[in-house]
Formats: sequence, structure tokens, C-alpha cells
Amino acid sequence: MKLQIALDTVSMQQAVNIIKKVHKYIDIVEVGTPMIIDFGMEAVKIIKKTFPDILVLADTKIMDAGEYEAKMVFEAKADIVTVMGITHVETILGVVKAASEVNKMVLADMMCVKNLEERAKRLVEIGVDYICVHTAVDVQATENPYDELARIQKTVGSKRCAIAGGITIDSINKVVDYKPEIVIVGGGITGQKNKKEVAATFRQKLDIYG
Ligand SMILES: O=C([C@H](O)CO)[C@H](O)[C@H](O)COP(=O)(O)O
Repeated sequence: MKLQIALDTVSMQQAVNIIKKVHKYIDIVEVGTPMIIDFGMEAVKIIKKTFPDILVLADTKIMDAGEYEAKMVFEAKADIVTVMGITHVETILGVVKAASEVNKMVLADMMCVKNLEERAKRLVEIGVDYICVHTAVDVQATENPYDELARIQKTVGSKRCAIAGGITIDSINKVVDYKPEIVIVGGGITGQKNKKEVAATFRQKLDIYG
């Protein structure tokens, strides 16, 4: 399992400082959607240049103009781009086309998708690399992604699963049994005082379960 740290509501300097602290424990850095709105693809370029050995995911949450927008993301040297699983197949096909041309990857964010299993199968068929169950920040007070993880793991297998949305060191035990390929943690690390120690604990948990 890969640990992805989501950097959402931080400045560029804060982002670099956090990555320096947790670098040895994480596999993927997510340039979160708020950072992309704030800094654009410069955020991706700076992080990729500063930490060339870490995979960078740009959480663009593409909904339209899939090929065009994905090309911009890969030109900025991101390794993974996100597209909304609920959007048109044509848009997702465009994102997949852009990724395949540069041997990069696509994660589909399944937020708000109702026919989860059916849609997940279709997206894998058309070339999406990861299917991410995701509880939006705005509804985390009442919802969580764990039931959807169980459903998606059964549908597409652990290697194609990703999960995000309010995961903490106290809730990681609800995740590891399903062995999702990518475990995405934002506030569960960035919102903690002892970010390095918490990241190390997440790493230890994921490594125990494989
Ligand atoms: O994608 C995200 C959200 O939509 C805000 O952009 C977050 O990166 C994702 O939810 C992970 O962050 P936490 O929920 O704080 O773990």
C-alpha cells in the first residue's frame, strides 16, 4: 500500500516544509485542489523539482475538456491526474489518452457516483488506473468512505483501489484489511502537531499489512 499525503490548505512554503518532514514515510504527494486553485500548475512544478524522487498527484478533479486539461497537468510533470468518475466517458477517455501518451496515470475520484460498482468496472475497462472512493470534506462530519472501499475492493481488486476522506491514525484500521493500493491522508497528517511521527505511524501500519 502507498501512502499519499494530501496538501490542501497550505502555502507553497508550508507544503515544502511538510514534505521535508514526512518525506521518508510517504510515496505520493498530492497537490490538493485548493492548492491548485491558489497556485495553479506552479505548485506541481515546484514540488516535483524540489522532490524529484516522489510521485506527484495533481488533484485537478477534471470534469470537462479532459485531454486538454490533463495535458497541462502532465506538462507540469505530475505523475498522476485526477478526473471525476461521475463525468462523461468522453472526458475520461480524453484524460486517459493524455496520460497514455506520456506513460502517466489516472485516478478517478468516485465522489457522488451512485452506481459505484458498475461505473468502476467501466472506468477500468477504458483505462483508468485507480478507482478512488472519497468522502468529501464538506460531508465528513456525517459520512465516511469505508463501506464504499469494501464494495470497490470486491469489484476492481485492491491494486486498483484508492481511498480518501477524513482518514486518521485512529481510523486507519478500518482501511488496511482491504489493502487499497493508495491511502490518501490530508488533515490526518497535515493537521497534526507531530506530523513526522504521525506519518511514521501511518507508514508502519501500512507496511505491517503489506
Ligand atoms: O481531495 C480532497 C478534498 O476534496 C479537498 O480538496 C482532500 O485532499 C482529501 O479529502 C484528503 O484530505 P482529508 O480528507 O483531510 O484526509
